[in-house]
Amino acid sequence: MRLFSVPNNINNHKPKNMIEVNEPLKKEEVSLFSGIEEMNHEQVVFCHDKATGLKAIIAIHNTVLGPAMGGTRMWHYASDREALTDVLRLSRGMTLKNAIAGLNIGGGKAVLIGDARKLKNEALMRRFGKFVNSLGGKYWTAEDVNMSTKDMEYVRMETPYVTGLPDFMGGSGDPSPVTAYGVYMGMKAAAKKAYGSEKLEGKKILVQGTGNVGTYLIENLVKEKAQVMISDIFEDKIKKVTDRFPVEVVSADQVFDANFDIYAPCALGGTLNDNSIEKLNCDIVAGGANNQLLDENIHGKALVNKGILYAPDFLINGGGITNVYYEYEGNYNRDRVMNQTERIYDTTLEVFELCAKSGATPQAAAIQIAENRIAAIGNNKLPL
Ligand SMILES: NC(=O)c1ccc[n+]([C@@H]2O[C@H](COP(=O)([O-])OP(=O)(O)OC[C@H]3O[C@@H](n4cnc5c(N)ncnc54)[C@H](O)[C@@H]3O)[C@@H](O)[C@H]2O)c1
Repeated sequence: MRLFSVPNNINNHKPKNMIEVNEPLKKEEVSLFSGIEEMNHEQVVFCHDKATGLKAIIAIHNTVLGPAMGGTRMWHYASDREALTDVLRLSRGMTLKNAIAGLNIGGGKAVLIGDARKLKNEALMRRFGKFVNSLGGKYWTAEDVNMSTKDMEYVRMETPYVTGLPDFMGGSGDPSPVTAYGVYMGMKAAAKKAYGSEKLEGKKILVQGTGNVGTYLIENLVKEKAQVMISDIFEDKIKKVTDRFPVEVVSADQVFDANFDIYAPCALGGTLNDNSIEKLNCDIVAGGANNQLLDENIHGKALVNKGILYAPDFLINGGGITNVYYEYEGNYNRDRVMNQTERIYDTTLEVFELCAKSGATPQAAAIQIAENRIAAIGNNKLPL
């Protein structure tokens, strides 16, 4: 699938007078639906509240397996269009992630537009919670970038359709340690395939993004005596890690000039693109970030051509959604969650096996497994 790309001229459209209302739609207007049609979304909701400054988009991609579930991200997007593209790509990723993880939920995601450090507060999160509530359980939320369990507490004040709540509220807590554990398992599987051993001791591993997932991943890697390199755009985030772990710091704009064995993207998506892949000099890519491949076909193949083994993001970062899924089901059990997350190791090896047999890229092979499950379960529904 070619992923929806953002037109540069989206702001050029000038309002016209009434006589032109019945004219065919202008290119810019048609393109509003192009990503939705291309990725086959069910529903996209734009949310606005002047008092709190809330601007949010909730995207429900697919509910064949169950209600759409996926976290909320807050980011200072360069444009509303960029936010739309992000939420469309992220929600489709959730459909694939939830399907390959064997969960009975569909895919959705929400983005809040704005600088979390300046705009995020109780009123904004509660207003967002009201919008989630208005969907009547078709979309369930949780944490993603720039969200904490405290934020989910605020959302819970307005709606029951939220997970990733703190322990004291009967929730499963922050999902990111479980996400990081799954990424660690996927990375070990990739090491097994690339080096013949799952051991990461002595491997140079660059973790890009030292937020929640990145930091827990670093903890696992340091424990195994890997040589960890880190990068982030915020000094305070870097300091939190250097205060705790023996790591080498690489500046954010030097990541692809550095030398390492394994690249672990744990920030935002799209870091695997024409420019970065040309420079990238490593054996494995395995990280927690969603939508690492800017274009899943072109860049999935480009990695294969460079001899770099890619562990598909939506497969190996499924630990966190598994964690909140059991909270949603109402029978949360940490051991069960960790056991299920550990199985990411086996599934990742299965994906590599499939690639060896079919010649597909890891991304394409993982998508095939996820889509086969959705099709099989979708066809299995009994008529009323
Ligand atoms: N939290 C989860 O359980 C979970 C689950 C699945 C996937 N993910 C994905 O993992 C990634 C990280 O999520 P998180 O919860 O750790 O978010 P977070 O907000 O805690 O951390 C993200 C970090 O990335 C840094 N960053 C942003 N742009 C950067 C850049 N260009 N270079 C270096 N660092 C940069 C930020 O400063 C921040 O420290 C996201 O893509 C998210 O969608 C998270």
